Amino acid sequence: MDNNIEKAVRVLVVDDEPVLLKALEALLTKKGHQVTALDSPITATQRLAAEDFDVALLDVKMPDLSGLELLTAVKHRRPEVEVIMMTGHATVETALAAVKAGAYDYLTKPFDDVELVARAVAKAAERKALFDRNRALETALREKEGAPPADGLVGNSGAMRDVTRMIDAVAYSAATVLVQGESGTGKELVARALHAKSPRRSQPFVALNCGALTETLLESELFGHVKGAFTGAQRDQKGLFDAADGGTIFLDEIGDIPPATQVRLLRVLQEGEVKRVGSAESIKVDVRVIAATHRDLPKLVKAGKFREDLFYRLNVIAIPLPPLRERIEDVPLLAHHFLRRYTDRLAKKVKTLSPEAIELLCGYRWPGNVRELENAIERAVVLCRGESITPVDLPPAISGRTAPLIREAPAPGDDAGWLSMSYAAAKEQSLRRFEKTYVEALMRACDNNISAAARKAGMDRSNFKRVLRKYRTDVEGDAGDDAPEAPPRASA
Ligand SMILES: Nc1ncnc2c1ncn2[C@@H]1O[C@H](COP(=O)(O)OP(=O)(O)OP(=O)(O)O)[C@@H](O)[C@H]1O
Repeated sequence: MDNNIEKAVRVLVVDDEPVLLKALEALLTKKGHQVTALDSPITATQRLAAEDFDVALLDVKMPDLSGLELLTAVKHRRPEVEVIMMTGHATVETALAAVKAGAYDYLTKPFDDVELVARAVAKAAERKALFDRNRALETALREKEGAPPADGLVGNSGAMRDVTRMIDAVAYSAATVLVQGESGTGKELVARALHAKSPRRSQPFVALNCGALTETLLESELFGHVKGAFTGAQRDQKGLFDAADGGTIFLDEIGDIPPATQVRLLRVLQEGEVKRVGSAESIKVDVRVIAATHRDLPKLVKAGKFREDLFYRLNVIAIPLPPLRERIEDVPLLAHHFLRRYTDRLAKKVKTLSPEAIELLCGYRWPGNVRELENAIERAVVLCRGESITPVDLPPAISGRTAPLIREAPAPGDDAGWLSMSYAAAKEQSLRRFEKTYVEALMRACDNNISAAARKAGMDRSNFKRVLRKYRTDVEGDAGDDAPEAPPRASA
């Protein structure tokens, strides 16, 4: 970060009075700020989706969307933006409502002295700069220490950076979040990160796998029950919504909840109240709901298996988590992260992963996603006898001893096939296809004589063998003649 370069403060001004809007734009531009002046709150929400701002100056009374509604939208999308409300009808109620909804300050119109506005913007900008500086320092410190990010989410792919950005942007709001991704992609980790970065972090985080329980048990777990509500209910019991009061509840496998429970959950989301099973009494709760599923909820809605109204209530903010095969560039980072975790935990002296092992990990399809990678590294750390994890320490499915590696690269004209992959995955697969075709052709031309093929390729014999081993299982691991590979070491 270069502290000598002062960035212009990005100010968003929204007011439907054209004269005042122009005047504020001129004043703030003169102060050196980068000003976006808009007369429509709807346009403002669209701009907020695409652009970063430091300070927003919003009129309270506007057509289409009130300033307070716009304030909520700003905080929802970009909680770090400092908001100043401008009100022509300064009542304590409006001011209080604005501050409660997250405004930093409010000003009363008409302004006797416009410099007052400039000073308020400068103060808000200072606060925002402090926030930015703290965040940058935290990140720099973590990077220097080589530690994973505070939220525990490892990954530097574009997809994971989008996820982290999204978490940062929405953690502060209490809006419901739906995390969608295959099993093992890290949905629970995202939910925990959202909680850890939210103002609720000191309150409980409660998780429940909704797919694992029968309807009666699920309802009783979620909402609690009173004595006699069903057979076996021998006393009153609080539910998880009660237990999570003030905090966050994480509902995993939300697509699996039965229709009756969907109705009850919808009521909790709409009214912020729970009724224990068997009781007519409503209990107020303040709980942020994060739901997750590996299923296609819109499809379930279409099939009439999931309530549309509940889907919209849950899907206020959607965080899609791509499968690991679509962010292969995260594999080495994750592998090293788990290597550190398990060498510490298992007190082993394994220091690193060999380039061959990394290559195999990057070529695998990871149907079980990050969880499968974590298990593979744990197993490899247990099996490893030296300081470096090599292909023999990896499960056969990954080392290629029993199963094919990642799917073939799509054919040249297969646009849909190419576009289903990230740039890194597409590049990786094209390279593999090229390597495979090349070494196979070379081996055919050289009657399977590795030394001759290596010479023809202009490669060192052991390097050539390293490449060849990726595509042939009959090539031995060490220097020697061209005899077939010795049987693999026994694996756990
Ligand atoms: N980006 C990541 N960085 C570090 N660890 C990760 C990451 N993603 C997942 N993990 C780890 O992988 C394992 C599986 O993650 P998690 O339980 O969050 O997945 P999930 O999507 O909720 O799975 P399921 O749908 O099967 O419940 C956990 O041990 C988690 O810590």
